[in-house]
Amino acid sequence: MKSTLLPAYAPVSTFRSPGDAHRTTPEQHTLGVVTFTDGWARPRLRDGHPEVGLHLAGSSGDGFAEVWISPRPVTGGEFGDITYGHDGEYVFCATHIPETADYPTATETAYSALLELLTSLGYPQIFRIWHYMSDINADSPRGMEVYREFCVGRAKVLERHGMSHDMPAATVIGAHGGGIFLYLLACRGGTQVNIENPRQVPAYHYPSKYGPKSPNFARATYFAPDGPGRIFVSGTAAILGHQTMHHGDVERQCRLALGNIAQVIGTGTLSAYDLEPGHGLADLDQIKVYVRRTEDMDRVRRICREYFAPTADIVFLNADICRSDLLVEIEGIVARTGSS
Ligand SMILES: O=C(O)c1cccc(O)c1
Ligand SMILES: CC(=O)C(=O)O
Repeated sequence: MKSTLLPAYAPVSTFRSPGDAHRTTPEQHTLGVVTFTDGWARPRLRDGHPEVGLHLAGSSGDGFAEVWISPRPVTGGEFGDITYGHDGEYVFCATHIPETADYPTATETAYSALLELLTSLGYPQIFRIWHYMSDINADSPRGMEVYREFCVGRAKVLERHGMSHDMPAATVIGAHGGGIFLYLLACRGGTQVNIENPRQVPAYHYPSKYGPKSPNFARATYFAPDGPGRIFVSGTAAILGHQTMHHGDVERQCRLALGNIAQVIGTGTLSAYDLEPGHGLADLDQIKVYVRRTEDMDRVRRICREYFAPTADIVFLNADICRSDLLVEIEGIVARTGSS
């Protein structure tokens, strides 16, 4: 169903008010919608495209929707617990793992189904993935943190597929209820470079003190269809090497997280991947800033305003972070101009 009339395009998202999430025009179709409000809703098809609801907002007034748009008509579908929308070039998939006492097995099942679906639909290349989970820092009945149990299930599937070191930019962050929600973007093909931060140990080489199975994600993913590319920056925190820095100090953690992003998208790192020119924090858009303690929110907002463009889409969300000593985590997207 690939259209020959439209040139290759890079996937685009916007942040809107939830009430405005489903607005379309003849030129603008919806690939997928993620709402961040005061309740959760399992993925479903709505007006022919997937929608999933995450409980991340504190009150009904301050939610938003992340809307992935396409210039092409979108076909929606369902495969087991997965709801998806695809347009011939990209697919958006969302799935849900209800609260369970066995996250390793449930994660393994969900990841396996996703990989199976992507292969059968013909979009094998994942370039960005997000996970939101309730009780991320709580202990399971086996006495292991929920995040670590999730990592065990994910690692098993990826090992089986030989993909342990090939995963793209990711986010794993807390949600206020509902179990685990996972959504991703994948494509048929295109130039993809997974980028590491020279100041951080690759997550898949983290020592076992952080959990029996290392996380599988890249610090950022450069993705380009046929024209201008995007750099998807993972959820980034105050980690140097593999260690959490500045315990208890939200201001220094925030500045270090920002410094880590600046490092990943800057010329020094990108040139090592032949991806000049580099970028600065003012080039970041569709920014999500996750803050563990509500009392730190204003402080984090003030710091972020020093660095981000005033025109950028940016939201601040109260959420737990995958290590209990991390107070802030930040993700975003750089839209490159020109031919790369
Ligand atoms: O385990 C992950 O994939 C992950 C990725 C980014 C941030 C984070 O807290 C966790
Ligand atoms: C954020 C985080 O947990 C990591 O970079 O490993």
